[in-house]
Formats: sequence, structure tokens, C-alpha cells
Amino acid sequence: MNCKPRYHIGFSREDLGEHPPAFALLCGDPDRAARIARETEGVRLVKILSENRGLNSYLASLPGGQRILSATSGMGAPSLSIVVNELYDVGIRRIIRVGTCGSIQDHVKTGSVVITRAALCRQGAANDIAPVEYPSAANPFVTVALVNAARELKVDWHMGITASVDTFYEGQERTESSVNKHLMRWLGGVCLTKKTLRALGVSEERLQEMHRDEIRVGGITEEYRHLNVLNYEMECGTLLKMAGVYGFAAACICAVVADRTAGEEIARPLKLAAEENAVRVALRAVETMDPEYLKPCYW
Ligand SMILES: O=P(O)(O)O[C@H]1O[C@H](CO)[C@@H](O)[C@H]1O
Ligand SMILES: O=c1cc[nH]c(=O)[nH]1
Repeated sequence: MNCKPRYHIGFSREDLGEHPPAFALLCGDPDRAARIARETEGVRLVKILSENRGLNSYLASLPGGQRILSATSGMGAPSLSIVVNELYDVGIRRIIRVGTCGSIQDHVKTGSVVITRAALCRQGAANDIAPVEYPSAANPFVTVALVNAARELKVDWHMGITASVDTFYEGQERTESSVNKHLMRWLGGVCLTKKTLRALGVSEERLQEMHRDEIRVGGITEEYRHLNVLNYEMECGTLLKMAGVYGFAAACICAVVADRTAGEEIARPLKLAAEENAVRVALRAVETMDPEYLKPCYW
């Protein structure tokens, strides 16, 4: 057994006891990983494994006795790729990303959760690991367990395609809240002023309804909306590709904390409750997972 702590995550296979936990919950935010292990009803903190580089990792147990790892990926695919590589090395074979995201569809409201069945992976780190065409698909059995758990807990859920991108601002077409107001055309489309819209024959009534003097059309978000993408986040696509390449089971559930059909802001008042719902669903999925589907042949 390799007893040396791994360089970034700061713990070793030996720190996990005789058998590594069956599941890891992996959060971008170290505070969420800590809350899962320290403050979630029914979860008992067994051991702080490491808080190296803010990549907080905790061993915890559930009421039925199952042990879980609550770990931190950091933000974005490069950090996630390091953590997942080292988690695999210490014996982790099932990872549920428990994250936050922005909705790009009208029917996906803030406060709900999105369970990813596949990702549009626009992530540079993933290209170091597999060809760009390589599928970014969630494990179907863990995904169904997440859906069943959300139904049982009566959490407002959606299942669908997630866009995983490398930047929160430019890549998710944010301009008002970003210092960079000039998106590249393939991301931002074009801005039409009221004057141009009038010349194009848009009625005065419609122009009056506009909140701003210009609208942006043909941007990446509009394109993804038409492709039935539900949400934006920044790690899932690479995680799912790594699962395919390394051979482990991965799935993703994200709390919706921004409504990108209406604006760019994070809905801070409901963020914590939405995250708690995503955590509860993930833990219930772990508890109720049919042991048959834990076999390596289902990864
Ligand atoms: O809340 P987490 O899990 O960090 O996930 C989302 O939040 C961060 C951006 O605010 C990115 O990491 C994105 O994927
Ligand atoms: O809009 C959002 C919210 C959370 N995380 C993202 O990546 N985007």
C-alpha cells in the first residue's frame, strides 16, 4: 500500500482505512465539502483527512454505516483533474460532483437541482486526457439513483445536458458583471441597438419593453439553449471524461443558483438551501444505490 500522502490532496490510501469509501462527494467549494461532513443531519465526521491548499477532504459516515469521502475539487477543470487523478490513486471508484450552476432554460428555476446525463465539454484540461470527441457521459446507474432520490425527497429536479466551460465570465457570456465588456464574437454574438432594431422593423411597443438600449443576439448561451443544454458549470465535463478513461463511475448534481435567462447575478438568498438540497439528494442516492450496480462491470 502506498502510505505517502498524495502531493495535492494531502492524504494517502492508508488514511482511508482498510477499504476506501464506496463514494466520494466532490465539491468545487471547500466550505461545502466541510458542511457535508460537519453539519449535515445524519452525517458523522470520522476524520479530517487534509485541508492542504484548501482541497479540504473529510472521511464521514452515514446512518446506515456507509463511509463517504467529502472532498474538494477547487474551481475549474485543471484543479479537478489533479484531484480526481489523486483520488483514483488512493482507491476512490465512484464520484458524485455536488456543485452549483446557472440555468439557461426558462423552466429550470433557481433553487432547483440539475442532474447531468451528459456534458458538452468545452474544457481545455479534458483535451489533455481524451480526444475532443470522447463522450462526456454520466454513469447511468448513479444518475438514476440521483433522480430517484430527488423524487423521494421531493426536490425540484431536472435531468439533462450540462455545458461545462473554463470561465465563469467570458465563457458563460457575462458582460455586465465582468470587467471585460468585449466578448469574442463566437461567444457574445452581436449587440443590436434600439436604433438598429427600429430600422429592422421591430415595433415601438416591443422596443418600449426592452430594459436596455441594446440587446445581444446570436451568443453562445442562445445557441446552447437551442441545443437543449440546461445549465452552465465548470467541472462536470472533464470529470465525466476522466471516468471513462480511468474506469470509475461518475455523476453530477448541481444546485441552480443563477437564472441566466434573466441576468447574470447569483441568487445569494437561496444559494445555501439549494446546495443543501443537492447534498441531501446525493447522500440519499449513495444510501439507496443497489449494491449490484456497485460492481466494476457497471462503471
Ligand atoms: O459551486 P462549485 O462546485 O464550485 O461549482 C460552480 O461554482 C464555481 C463558479 O462560481 C465553479 O466551480 C462552478 O462549476
Ligand atoms: O452561473 C453560474 C453559477 C454557478 N456556477 C457557474 O459556473 N455558473
